[in-house]
Amino acid sequence: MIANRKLLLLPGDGIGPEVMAEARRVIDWLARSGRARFELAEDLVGGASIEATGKPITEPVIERALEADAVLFGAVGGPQWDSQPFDNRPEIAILELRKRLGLFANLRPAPVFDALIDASPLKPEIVRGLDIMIVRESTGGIYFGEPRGIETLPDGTKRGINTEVYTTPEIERVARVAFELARKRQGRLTSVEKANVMESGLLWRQTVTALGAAEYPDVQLSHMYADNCAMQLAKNPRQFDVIVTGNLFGDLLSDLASMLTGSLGMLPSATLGAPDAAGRRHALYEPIHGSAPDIAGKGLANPLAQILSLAMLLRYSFDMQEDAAAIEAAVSNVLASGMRTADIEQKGTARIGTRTMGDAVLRELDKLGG
Ligand SMILES: NC(=O)C1=CN([C@@H]2O[C@H](COP(=O)(O)OP(=O)(O)OC[C@H]3O[C@@H](n4cnc5c(N)ncnc54)[C@H](O)[C@@H]3O)[C@@H](O)[C@H]2O)C=CC1
Ligand SMILES: CC(C)CC(=O)C(=O)O
Ligand SMILES: [Mg+2]
Repeated sequence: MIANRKLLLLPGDGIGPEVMAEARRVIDWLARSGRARFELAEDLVGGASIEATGKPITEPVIERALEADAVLFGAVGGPQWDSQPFDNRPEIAILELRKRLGLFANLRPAPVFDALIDASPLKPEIVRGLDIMIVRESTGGIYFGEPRGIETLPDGTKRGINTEVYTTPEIERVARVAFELARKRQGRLTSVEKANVMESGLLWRQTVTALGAAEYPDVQLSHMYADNCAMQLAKNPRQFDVIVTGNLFGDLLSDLASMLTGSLGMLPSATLGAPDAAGRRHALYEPIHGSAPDIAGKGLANPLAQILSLAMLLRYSFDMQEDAAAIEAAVSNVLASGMRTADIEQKGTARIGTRTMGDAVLRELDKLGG
């Protein structure tokens, strides 16, 4: 049994604490059933941290994240903080964590659960068995590039500036993660950018092509412009196995891919750094959705993306494959039994809230061997 590993929980804002509470119950189940006993700590990030400290994330919290064996993150942001100075918005917390922990590879799997085939807007024969993995670069690109800012020109006109920058090492390291994943899956990798109109995209394409030829000739590599990829995901998602792309396009394409699975409330993610000499690497796990202010405080949020993020944490940070599989199986069984939060509801199925969905997952886990 895994013991004494440090796990930092950062629930954040809006539905973040609501869905984290359900993941926390699964963590308690892991301890109760003798599978893993974590040294747990919880801290404030995002708007919650702004209220308490004036900052979206403080240095001690970053230190704790650096010391942790893994971080489970909820979501940050909300309209009450939209008028914050830009560099003090809640969203800075997640960008800062990714940057400071060196979490450059954001793995966003989009598997379709059989029971949710009807929740997808696409035809059943298109989504059945679908399992796409999007690898999104997450410490570079336009979210981090310089120069940035809003400046006022001499004539009073204002100019908003963001810059997309990628270097070859940044592209190579994330592409390597994607090639390795493709090798273990169906052996196909689609690299996505806008090489037709962006130099950073052209360099991305050249770098991925060279890496593929030199080190991964066994992986079938193709390239696609990001606008076409959005369309192809909606039209014919079965053509994709692993997609590797930059920060902005990965953000957009993964929200789009979530709808193939039925809901944004279903998709987990793992954001990984490079292993050090001892094989230890920083890692953060979070649902791909945000703080959902429109449903926050109502007990309606789907907690499954957060619970599946915990499963990814067990899989990638602690090599607890069986326990991760048990959580995924519990989720699958709950969905098969017809339990539905509002976001994945289909006609004639029961609509339940966050806590009831958490209860159902725990019941299934107990059945699977608590
Ligand atoms: N990693 C993070 O912390 C992220 C934070 N955000 C922030 O979250 C705030 C809200 O952003 P939005 O654009 O509204 O995106 P969002 O992802 O929070 O919500 C988009 C839509 O999906 C629904 N939704 C999201 N998660 C759900 C769940 N678990 N169950 C059921 N329905 C769910 C929401 O109700 C909403 O209608 C903003 O401040 C934004 O910056 C957005 C994305 C990621
Ligand atoms: C900084 C986040 C709010 C960006 C985002 O939407 C994401 O990482 O999915
Ligand atoms: Mg996003």
